[in-house]
Amino acid sequence: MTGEGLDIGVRDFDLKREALNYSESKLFLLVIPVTAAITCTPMSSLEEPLGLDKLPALSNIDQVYRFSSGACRPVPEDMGMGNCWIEGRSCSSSNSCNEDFGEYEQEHVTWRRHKRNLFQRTSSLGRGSVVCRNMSENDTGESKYKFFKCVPKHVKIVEVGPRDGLQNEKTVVPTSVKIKLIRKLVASGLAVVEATSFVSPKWVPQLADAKDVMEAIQNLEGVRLPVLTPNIKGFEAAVAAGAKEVAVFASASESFSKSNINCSIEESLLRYRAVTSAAKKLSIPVRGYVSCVVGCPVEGNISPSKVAYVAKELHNMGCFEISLGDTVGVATPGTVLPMLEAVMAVVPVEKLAVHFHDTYGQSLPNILLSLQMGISTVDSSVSGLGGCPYAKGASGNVATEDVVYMLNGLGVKTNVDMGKLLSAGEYISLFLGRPLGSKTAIAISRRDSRECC
Ligand SMILES: CC(C)(COP(=O)([O-])OP(=O)([O-])OC[C@H]1O[C@@H](n2cnc3c(N)ncnc32)[C@H](O)[C@@H]1OP(=O)([O-])[O-])[C@@H](O)C(=O)NCCC(=O)NCCSC(=O)C[C@@](C)(O)CC(=O)[O-]
Repeated sequence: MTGEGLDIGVRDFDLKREALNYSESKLFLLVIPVTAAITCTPMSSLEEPLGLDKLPALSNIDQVYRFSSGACRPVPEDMGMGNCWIEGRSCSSSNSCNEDFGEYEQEHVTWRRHKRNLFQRTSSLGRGSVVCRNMSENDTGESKYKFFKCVPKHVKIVEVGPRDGLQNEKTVVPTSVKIKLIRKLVASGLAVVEATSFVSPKWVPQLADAKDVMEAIQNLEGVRLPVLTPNIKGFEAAVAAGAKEVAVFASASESFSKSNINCSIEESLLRYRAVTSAAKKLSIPVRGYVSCVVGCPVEGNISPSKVAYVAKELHNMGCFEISLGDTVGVATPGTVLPMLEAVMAVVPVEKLAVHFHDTYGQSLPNILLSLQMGISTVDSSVSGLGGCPYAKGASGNVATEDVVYMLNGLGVKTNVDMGKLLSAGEYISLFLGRPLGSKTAIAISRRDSRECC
């Protein structure tokens, strides 16, 4: 049982009081009846997704797929991933694949020779041949999960809800609510919580209280609280307010760069060189974002080489991590793959993070693919809050609760307490007058209300 489940009375009261203040300031509020459901269940049971240990035996899965007409065909040049598993990358460059995978020897074979054995073949990145893993008939129980062996054992989640989420709200969320949300997220065990942005308040009035937010969370320990800085002015203001880590944000789309930060890609890189060099003098780590890594609301498809170029520039100027943002949420595994390949050719995979918006519901498969390619840092937003005010059509980020649920199911460590995370999501959703924004929270609250009442 987590502490959050026990203090619901106080939590509920605080929330209602804040909601009242909020509505008094002429902002609408719609109370949703989810709290009771979450209160009456021991939180420990919330962290039990169907995990690898509970999957059906390999032989059963194989049988199921024998009836699937679409299962694992050879992949022509232009087909993307189809239904086949992606192999294609040597694990040697991955921070997550440094174990001894001697038994993974692969051999190239023609497709027809093993037509019906799904688990012995993988796509070779759409180049027309198929790469098969050389698995024997007598593989042990452990070996049937070889697909997941390139998935990192530990994934760092960068929670972006307080920044990416709240920057996109139509109304300005009060500073006290932002601070409480950040505290709740930190209490859930998230190691990195992007707190706010030191951008122009004319451009993003929702985060005009960045200084107050930063000052109020100074005492939080054991967590990194980066903030966005679009230029040296923002950087200096962030440092003065106590920020110990910052992020700069460039774009792979010229049009989006112009609409988001009012300058070209090259001009933005020039600004960010000034930020990274000032940060270096103060030993402040700088994260770099690349937006529109697959598509742009104005330009449409973005070529992987453009993304690779911007990522490399950010890396070269000293960004310790590059987060690749699918700003409008149009990516699928088929488009993420070539983009990641291009970027991984110029930036070490351990320096990369992925940042998906969930417009088409593709975030989780995109994340799974990214993990398999060796990426071990994932951005997400509590309750799926988010979107960029300058990216028309973008929806919220992938919900942190859903990412944690998937990672738990894969046996990947996150150190996040699901109960406390759900409580943070419930808190902000209730405040904003929204239904819960993660599938996981909805499923759990429905299940619990069935069990409780
Ligand atoms: C970049 C600027 C500032 C250029 O804005 P500008 O208007 O071109 O700037 P300027 O240099 O001409 O200055 C205009 C005014 O802004 C002030 N100013 C200038 N800089 C700052 C600052 N840092 N903080 C506070 N004030 C600032 C400056 O002092 C001046 O004030 P005035 O003299 O008129 O009173 C503006 O376009 C801006 O703030 N854009 C931010 C847009 C934004 O925050 N977008 C959302 C974040 S990106 C995102 O969400 C994507 C991401 C990261 O999540 C990943 C993904 O999903 O892809």
